[in-house]
Amino acid sequence: MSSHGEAIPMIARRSQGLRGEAHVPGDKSISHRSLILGAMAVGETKVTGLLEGQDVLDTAKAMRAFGAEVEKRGDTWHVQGVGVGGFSEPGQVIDCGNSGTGVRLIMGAMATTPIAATFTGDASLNKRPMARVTDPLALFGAQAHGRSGGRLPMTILGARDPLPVRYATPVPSAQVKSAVLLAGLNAPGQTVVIEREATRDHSERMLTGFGAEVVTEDTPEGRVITLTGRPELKPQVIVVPRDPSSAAFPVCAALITEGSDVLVPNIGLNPTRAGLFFTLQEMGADLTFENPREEGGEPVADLRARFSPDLKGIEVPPERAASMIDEYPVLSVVAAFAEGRTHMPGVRELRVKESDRIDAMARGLRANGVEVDEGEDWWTVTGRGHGNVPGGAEVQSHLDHRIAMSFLVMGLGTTEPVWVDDGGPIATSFPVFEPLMTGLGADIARGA
Ligand SMILES: O=C(O)C1=C[C@@H](OP(=O)(O)O)[C@@H](O)[C@H](O)C1
Ligand SMILES: C=C(OP(=O)(O)O)C(=O)O
Repeated sequence: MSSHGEAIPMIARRSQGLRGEAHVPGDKSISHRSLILGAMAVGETKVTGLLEGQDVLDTAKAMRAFGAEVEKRGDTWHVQGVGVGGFSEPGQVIDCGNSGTGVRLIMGAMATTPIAATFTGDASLNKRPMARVTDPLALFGAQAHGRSGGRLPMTILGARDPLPVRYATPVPSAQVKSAVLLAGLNAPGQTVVIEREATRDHSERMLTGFGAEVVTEDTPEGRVITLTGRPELKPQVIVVPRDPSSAAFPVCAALITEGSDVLVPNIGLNPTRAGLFFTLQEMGADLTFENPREEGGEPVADLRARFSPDLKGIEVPPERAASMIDEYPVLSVVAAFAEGRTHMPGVRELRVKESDRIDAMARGLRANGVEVDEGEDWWTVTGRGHGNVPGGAEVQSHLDHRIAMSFLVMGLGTTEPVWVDDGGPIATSFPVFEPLMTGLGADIARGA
């Protein structure tokens, strides 16, 4: 079942010659942050290119519940912010749907204001760990009361007299880092986050853009980020770049589909997000970055991906994991079409996403004739080479958009079709996936 209705069974059949331009939607991480920081600024922030996926729409709804005005007029989203510390207590439960980013960042943003808020989500989100966020929020003085194991539904009581915090994140997570920085906004003095491995840095960049003082230093203990609390955030005009994590699907589809040549324009290539594309190039993908430039403080280029019949399995460096964490499911599909083994170590975090992504992909790949070995924090896909991947099985998407889209990409290159039990979750991050892919020539359809 989808989070918001009946299951949508889908099928992908072997396709040839994907061609054209793929205009993927706005970046999900930057979209959430535009709404949250806009709600914490004084005055009106204007956002174009916002991702209108369900995850982000749920964050927009949550910001309204905390007192900000959020509305779309024409192509522009207008956010009338209430200032740092200005959130009011919501009169309803905050339902973040399927979104880990939404719930964790909003918990951080409200945790240093003396209000209470109760958070919930769908069956996937309510299984995901929240202690990773509520532990550091407790150091500010916030209290969390949730289900056992630190699960949603959960009520957060914001700190009345917040203290600034110095916190080393125990897991590589931009959501944890961002929750601490957002909480630090309404604490006096300096809040410091230390991360051993650098994760996506959109919060740091955007906080600076909104006028907060954020200093990042790379030290032997890791990346140290220092935020000075109690700034007045200035409203911004934001043009959201297109999402590299969504671009991954048409790019990977082109690589494994004979005769393809696809251009994916205007993709954000922040180095903390672009790991997949370098990995694909190392595998021998015909993938080029055209017209590289900078837009809104983020590096951007047009990606051109062409059918690549001679892909090779590789060792993916574990230190690259954070910069491509959401792309491992679709990378494992490309690995199935490569010659040799692709080993992916250092990816324990994949087990606590919308689904256990190693388990979900391993089951579906095996059912479709591909050998997969796995341990707690690694997995290996033994590629069969182009033209030799059987397919022919139905897979479960487990309320996980990236699992659904990855297997629909797989079916474009397999001998037999691949069926997905529920494509409904795709709408959380990539609502136009189906028309965009069919517009390129992919044989993807609804129905069992
Ligand atoms: O901060 C963000 O916007 C995100 C961080 C990542 O999660 P983690 O912080 O849990 O790694 C990523 O998987 C998610 O899609 C978006
Ligand atoms: C992990 C993801 O999202 P979130 O954590 O926001 O649910 C994702 O989009 O792949």
